[in-house]
Amino acid sequence: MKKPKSKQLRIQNRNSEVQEIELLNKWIEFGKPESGSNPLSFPPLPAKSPVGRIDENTYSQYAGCTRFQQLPLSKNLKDGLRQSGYKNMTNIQRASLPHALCGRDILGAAKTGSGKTLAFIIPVLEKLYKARWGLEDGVGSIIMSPTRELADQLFGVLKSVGKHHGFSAGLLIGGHEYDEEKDHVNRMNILICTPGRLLKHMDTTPNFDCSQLQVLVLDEADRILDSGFKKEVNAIISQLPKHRQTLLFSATQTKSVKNLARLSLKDPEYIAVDEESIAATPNRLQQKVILVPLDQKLDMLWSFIKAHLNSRILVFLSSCKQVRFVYEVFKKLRPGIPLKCLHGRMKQVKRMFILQQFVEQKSVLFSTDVSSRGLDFNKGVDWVVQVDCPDDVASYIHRVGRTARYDSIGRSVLFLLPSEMKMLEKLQEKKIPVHFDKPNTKRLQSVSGLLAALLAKYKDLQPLAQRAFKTYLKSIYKQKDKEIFDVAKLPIDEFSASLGLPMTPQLRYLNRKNIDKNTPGEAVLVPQIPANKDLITPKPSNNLLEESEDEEPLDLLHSKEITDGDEGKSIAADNSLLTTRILKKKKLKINVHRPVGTRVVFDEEGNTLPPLARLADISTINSALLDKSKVMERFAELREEMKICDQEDKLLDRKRRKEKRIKEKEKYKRVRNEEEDDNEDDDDFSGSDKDSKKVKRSKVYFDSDNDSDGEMKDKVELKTDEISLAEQEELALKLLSSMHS
Ligand SMILES: Nc1ncnc2c1ncn2[C@@H]1O[C@H](COP(=O)(O)OP(=O)(O)OP(=O)(O)O)[C@@H](O)[C@H]1O
Repeated sequence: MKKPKSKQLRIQNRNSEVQEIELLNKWIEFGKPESGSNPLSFPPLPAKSPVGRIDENTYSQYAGCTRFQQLPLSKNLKDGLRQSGYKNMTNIQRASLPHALCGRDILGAAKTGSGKTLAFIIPVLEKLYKARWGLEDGVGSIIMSPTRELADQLFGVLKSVGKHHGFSAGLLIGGHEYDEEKDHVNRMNILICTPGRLLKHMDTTPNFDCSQLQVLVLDEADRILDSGFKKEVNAIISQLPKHRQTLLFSATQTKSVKNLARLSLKDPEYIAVDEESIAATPNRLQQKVILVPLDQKLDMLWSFIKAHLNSRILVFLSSCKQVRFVYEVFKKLRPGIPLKCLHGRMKQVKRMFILQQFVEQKSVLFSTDVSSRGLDFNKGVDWVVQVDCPDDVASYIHRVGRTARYDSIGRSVLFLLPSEMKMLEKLQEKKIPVHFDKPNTKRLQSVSGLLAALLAKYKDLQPLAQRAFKTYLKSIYKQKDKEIFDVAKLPIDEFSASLGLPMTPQLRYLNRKNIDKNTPGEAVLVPQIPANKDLITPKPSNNLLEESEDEEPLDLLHSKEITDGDEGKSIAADNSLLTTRILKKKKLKINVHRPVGTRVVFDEEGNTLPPLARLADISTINSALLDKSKVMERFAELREEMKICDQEDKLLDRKRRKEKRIKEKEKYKRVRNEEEDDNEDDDDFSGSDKDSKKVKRSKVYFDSDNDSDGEMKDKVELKTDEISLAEQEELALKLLSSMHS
């Protein structure tokens, strides 16, 4: 807002603000929707009907309206919304704004990408505007987000739609200069923050005061209220005034949100616009689930990326270490599309930079759940690929929600291990329309051999692989939902080999004998896939990814779909096809480290070699091939060899042609001699004709080295004419001299 130039102008401005606020308050009071009502069910306001005050005591209805301009909002905000390109409201905005503008607490749930951000930013701005909040009033609103990136995004939206208001706003997130924030934080009206950083200011910044807080917002409320932030959030809430408006939003509401509502919300409006909806995820989102054995996950991911080089792909993995490892090795293998990675251990500036790059450029972003919530990549994500199974259904919904936002389309694919098939049932129970698919294995490229070669060549990759291996198994081991996550069912040696590790790292917490003892009568599923499987060739078809004739060969994921009706049956059938077997305790005791179905290799002295020793040998060979300078050297050598061969070939060719020419000359000579012999025998032949014939023959003779028959012929004929002319001239001279004498 521009600074008033004079005292008079300031007074004018203040008066018009006061009048506007008075009008807004009366308008809001007049059209207040019933508590508990759903404004979406109200008849929409006709497009051309008057907006605002109609006569002395009558105002237009706003509950049920469909456009922002029909809401009782300040002119500054309406301008901000219009200039930011927002005209029509989304369902969550239509349903929640009429209640929120009346000052009610809201517990809102709507699908991902449905516009929840404006549903809380608008009431925040309007509440402070109507309270005539100024710089000297301090913190009027706190908006909390579980991640720094989301906080930064919310800050962007606030700046955009609130640019005509005169509020000061601050972004308090980890990774920013704390001391700088400390100096300004007391002068901020609206704070957008992560819980940890806010608490730090509450605890350590002198005079930091939130006692006048008007509105508290928790975006991704279920996440902020779950155990991860419990301590911080409890401490923060205990320092906030009870008399305030509270807005909680998320795509997934959990009981913990409702608990908080019981504790500190005042008659909250429960707004769940998609409760009646058939699906809990956006309608324009195509979702697939494919069954991928643990040791084929990276093969599948690599093949997927290679098949979608012109897409923006967001790949979710379970830990920072997984992300780092996959990013580093795939980068070395150069898939032909830019790769990026994002995880919580990175510096904040870099995190922001990477997100910005991902928005600008079609690329693959390997990420942990740090980017699973709230982020809105404005150019759209084409694919969300969940390589590691999400913790629960809510986490699945948020991850896939990074695509198909607002009115755009999107696609997602979830890799499930045979032991994680329960997740599919849970998704279906929660009204998530997933299609269980068989991937097209025609284009499945195995990369584990290449990874082994890379690990042998780049020594720093090996610890990365080991850490990725350990953290993945640990994450499975620590998961609460044991119906889905069971580390005992994982083919650990094959998994280790698939990461390119020559030996399976030891895990203290994972005593495989105990696993076997603790699960009497239960099957320990170990796919019969040799640890030292072929380096590049796809897996033999005796696995569960067997493909059918009518599969689309081009797209790895466009294989035959299984319809809803026969889904259950087909999954069961696939499970029965699973190349697994029950390991007997006895066998495990003999050699727990050797997967069934692998070859035992002996050295020259007859000692058994570890199962992956052969792979290590192959990797050394491959590592040489992968050395760029060696490859270039070899190319130069080959080029030299080819040059020499080429010269030899040319010489040989020249020699052959010379021999051929000589042979031809001899042949013509022979023919001419024969003809001359014939002519001498012929008595009827005239002298001139004889000469001419001789010349013509000579022409033929020389022609073997000459290109033009005609040329030579002309020359010869000219010679004949010259002789007769000389004779004639001689005769003429003789005649003249005789006349003179
Ligand atoms: N009324 C609107 N008109 C046009 N676009 C809108 C409107 N409301 C929101 N959007 C756009 O929709 C996209 C998603 O909005 P937003 O990020 O608020 O969704 P969300 O519901 O908070 O998603 P999530 O649950 O993932 O956090 C954004 O790009 C936003 O600009």
